[in-house]
Amino acid sequence: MATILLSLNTHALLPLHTSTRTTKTTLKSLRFSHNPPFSSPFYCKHDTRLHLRCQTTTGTPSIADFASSAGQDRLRKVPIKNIRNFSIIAHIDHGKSTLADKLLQMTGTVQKRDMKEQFLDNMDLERERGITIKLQAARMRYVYENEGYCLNLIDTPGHVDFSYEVSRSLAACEGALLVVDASQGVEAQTLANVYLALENNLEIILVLNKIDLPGAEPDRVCMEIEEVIGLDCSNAIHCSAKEGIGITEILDAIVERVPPPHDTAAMPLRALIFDSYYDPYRGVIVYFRVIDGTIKKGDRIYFMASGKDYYADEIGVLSPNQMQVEELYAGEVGYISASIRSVADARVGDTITHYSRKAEQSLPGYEEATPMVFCGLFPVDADQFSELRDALEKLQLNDAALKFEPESSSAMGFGFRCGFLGLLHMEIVQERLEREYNLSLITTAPSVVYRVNCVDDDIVECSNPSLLPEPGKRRSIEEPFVKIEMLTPKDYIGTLMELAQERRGEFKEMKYITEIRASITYELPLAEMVGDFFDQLKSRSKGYASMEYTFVG
Ligand SMILES: Nc1nc2c(ncn2[C@@H]2O[C@H](COP(=O)(O)OP(=O)(O)OP(=O)(O)O)[C@@H](O)[C@H]2O)c(=O)[nH]1
Repeated sequence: MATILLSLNTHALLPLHTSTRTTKTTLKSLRFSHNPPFSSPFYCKHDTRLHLRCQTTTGTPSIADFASSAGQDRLRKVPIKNIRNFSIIAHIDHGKSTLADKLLQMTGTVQKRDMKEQFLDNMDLERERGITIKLQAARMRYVYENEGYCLNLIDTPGHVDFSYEVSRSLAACEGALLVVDASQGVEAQTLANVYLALENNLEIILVLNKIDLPGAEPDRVCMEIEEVIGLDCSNAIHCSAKEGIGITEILDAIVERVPPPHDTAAMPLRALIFDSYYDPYRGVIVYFRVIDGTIKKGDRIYFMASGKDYYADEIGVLSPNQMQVEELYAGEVGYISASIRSVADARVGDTITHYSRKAEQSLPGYEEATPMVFCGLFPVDADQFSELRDALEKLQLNDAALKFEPESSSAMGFGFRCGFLGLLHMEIVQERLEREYNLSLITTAPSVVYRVNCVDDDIVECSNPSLLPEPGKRRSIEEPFVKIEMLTPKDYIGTLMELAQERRGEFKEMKYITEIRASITYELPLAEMVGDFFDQLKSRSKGYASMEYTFVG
């Protein structure tokens, strides 16, 4: 048995073309597991170079072995100039999760074997719908030109209902990978996410994914991106997340092009919360990025928006399992557990500071969640009313955006009127109630909040028609509007304009983004959107159109 000593530059050794079965990921699912950190008996560290002592019984060690050993070094501190915080933004199904999987595998952060285990365990709902609902984070170790780098991937949900979370997670980064499907091109959410990234001054690295598909047209898609977004595509990376093509180029580009965070460790602590969830045993677990200062285990911390204070029982990094550390510095990303009782105390966008040395100003961008869509939820079996209330209370611990109040109806008995961020949020809550809490529910048609201006100058916000003030007392009623942008092949322009017009839409703008694709903008009442608008858009365009909406008020 021979023992050899190797100096490893991971990036030089990783394969350019690895074919593996792609698991729909688990960056998102991994949060729920708390496996102990990996340990490797054959592994020692020196400076920022990695040295592997490999015991070879059957010949040379495999490339996967090298990658995974490098990944195990990820708890090591690196100087701030070697930290990169980045995010992946993409339209739904363009391959964000598959790419995240590959980055984790290639950097040895998660082994293929572990990925499959996690894959089997978790979050049915996300996998069935193929969407990312909650965002996650993962710390990776990457060795580039003999220096160790710490790459923090902050994953974002792709759907507009969660665009506030997307914007907060982007605020925690310096760069973003913009993943565009090379066979489909720019879609509505690509645009919306790019604008959010540009607002946050992020360095954008363009990744043209799925180049393995026969229908891939990277050159045409590049032209489209240059025309529509105005991004320079000369250094776009061609990639197939599924086949493992272009992954090392992406990792190199992150190191070369994403700027490191500023060194502000000496300032009073300010950390931005970009996600939080409720753990029944440990209370709320908060994911944050330290913007200024440092945070240590045992510190008394203060949440600037909610005004609550707690002791940090445990701090650590996400890699992507939780791994405890003693201290985190400006530029780093991690989690805190502080026996916090409700997610509402530590909401996404809030700023964490020290109780005894408070920062003067909180970080910008905090918003209270305002529900936009409402519906009534009633148990089929009236005896399940209290179970429904318990279930809603439990879900609310984990989801501060969910609002509910008791309601009764002569036809359906006792239930709750619930408020959601949008339609997808509503469907997710309904499904979770039915699956996780075994409830059979009757759901009323979704509605929106109307603002009633009364003759006595009172303003009443009303989501329930039965609470509308009497006609004599009302001066006017206002309803919420959304701006929708539809991207469609030109053959369907007519039918989609008809659809928007039927739904009281007001035409705003139409432009051709390429010769064959156009973008159409309308403003229409949210009440018209909450029905089957999206289904109609898909069926009338044979599935080719995509859309994005923003609230205009
Ligand atoms: N042929 C091919 N298929 C890919 C590639 N990357 C992803 N896919 C497939 O595209 C589909 C969508 O990929 P996902 O990674 O789930 O997409 P996503 O962007 O994460 O979707 P959301 O979670 O909804 O945001 C899956 O069926 C993948 O297997 C690729 O490079 N080539």
